[in-house]
Amino acid sequence: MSADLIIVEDEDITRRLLELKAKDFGFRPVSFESAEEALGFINDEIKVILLDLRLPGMSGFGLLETLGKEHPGLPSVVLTAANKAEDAVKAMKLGAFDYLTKPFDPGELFECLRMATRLREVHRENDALRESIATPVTNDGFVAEAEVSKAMLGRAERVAVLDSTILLTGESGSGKGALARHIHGLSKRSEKPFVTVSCPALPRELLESELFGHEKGAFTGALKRRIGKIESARGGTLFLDEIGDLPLDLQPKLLNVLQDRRYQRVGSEEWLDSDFRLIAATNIDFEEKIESGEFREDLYYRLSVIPLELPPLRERPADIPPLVERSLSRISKQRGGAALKVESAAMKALTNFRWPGNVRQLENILERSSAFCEGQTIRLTDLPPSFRKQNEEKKQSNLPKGLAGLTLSQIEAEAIRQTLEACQGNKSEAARRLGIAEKTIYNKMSRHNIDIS
Ligand SMILES: Nc1ncnc2c1ncn2[C@@H]1O[C@H](COP(=O)(O)OP(=O)(O)OP(=O)(O)O)[C@@H](O)[C@H]1O
Repeated sequence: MSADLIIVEDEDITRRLLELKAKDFGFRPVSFESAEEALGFINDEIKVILLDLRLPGMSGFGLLETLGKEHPGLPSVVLTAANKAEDAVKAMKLGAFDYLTKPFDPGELFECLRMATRLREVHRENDALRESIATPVTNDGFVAEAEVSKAMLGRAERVAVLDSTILLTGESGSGKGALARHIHGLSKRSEKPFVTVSCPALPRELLESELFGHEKGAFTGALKRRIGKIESARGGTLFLDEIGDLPLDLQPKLLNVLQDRRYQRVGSEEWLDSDFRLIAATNIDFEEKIESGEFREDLYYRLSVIPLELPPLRERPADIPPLVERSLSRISKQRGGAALKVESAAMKALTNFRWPGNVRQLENILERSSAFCEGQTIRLTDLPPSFRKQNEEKKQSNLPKGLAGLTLSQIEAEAIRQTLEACQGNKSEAARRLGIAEKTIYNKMSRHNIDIS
């Protein structure tokens, strides 16, 4: 069984006595004569260090200093022969949990070590909580008014209580993150952390250590051990956003954790157990990535145990009024002002809009418009000009009669513009939907002077 207490004491008899007593009090001790040896032994199982101040080589003070820098969450208790006030003050300043003097009372000493151990657990819980605060869990209602949203939410709520992996798909800003938090909030893991990792946000090496953690010295710049998000998510939910961007060589590592529930920190041989529910999200088409060899098919099947698709906002206009209401009430709360409203013409325009950026875009527009509107009511004229223009264009293009009088070239240009918008500027996807070659869309864009940047 691995040790959980390190004793650093150069006096043979005291060291052996401490070891015996530690076992009596339920600890699993390992002891060393020097600070250097103890430092070399520290691993994740160690919960507390008991040290003498007078040691050969590095002193107890040196050890405390190094622990503070390299293992900040690991508590230490000083046990020394000299009862000197200035030593006690110095040790505490260097981060010692307590300072006791010899001869020691075993009951008092080991109670103190137990309290220090509890401190380490609190540190870890704090780290995990900090992670979950960085991505707050909002259980104040996931809006689903449209029939298609209600059906999707119904499925999500049914599977929330199971522990299965969920794959959320949908355009950017359509609410994958919000839904993941909602599912977490309804799961049996809701009291534990909800931890998000955005796969494209970090370069490969950093992403690996972000997920799995690393040992000190695992790579240049790894100055101390770092706990990964898998560990921070212990007991809770890990939300992997934009999973399609997970680098190919990290995919087997993730697959391993999902299969065996075990993983290794970067630079460590030790296997650690994991305990998290995975929710992954993507706005790309996996088929293409699998076909091109950029995404492993076996990992895809592991991820999509329960697939849930979020429809784009333009396909569920009934969601728009309640989403507007929810956003405005958040904004007025943040600003500490009176309630904000939207006049009916503006609400109609918002409901008719195509929303290429989905709910995120809706929230941004409301934030901006409410900052400039007069009084507490957002009017049509408060919405951005580009938004109003597109809204009119949409109205026109929706009317079959509106096409009369347009040249074929204008209709073609409009079709390309709208398709590009629907595909968020992705030209190969737009070409696919229009049924033309990718090269052709570039030619046509240049001919019609279409600039979507
Ligand atoms: N159904 C909903 N109810 C309430 N709020 C929502 C809903 N859908 C989205 N939102 C809000 O819209 C914003 C964007 O949503 P979110 O970040 O979840 O989108 P996403 O699909 O994860 O985007 P991306 O793919 O870019 O990561 C967030 O502020 C989120 O809270």
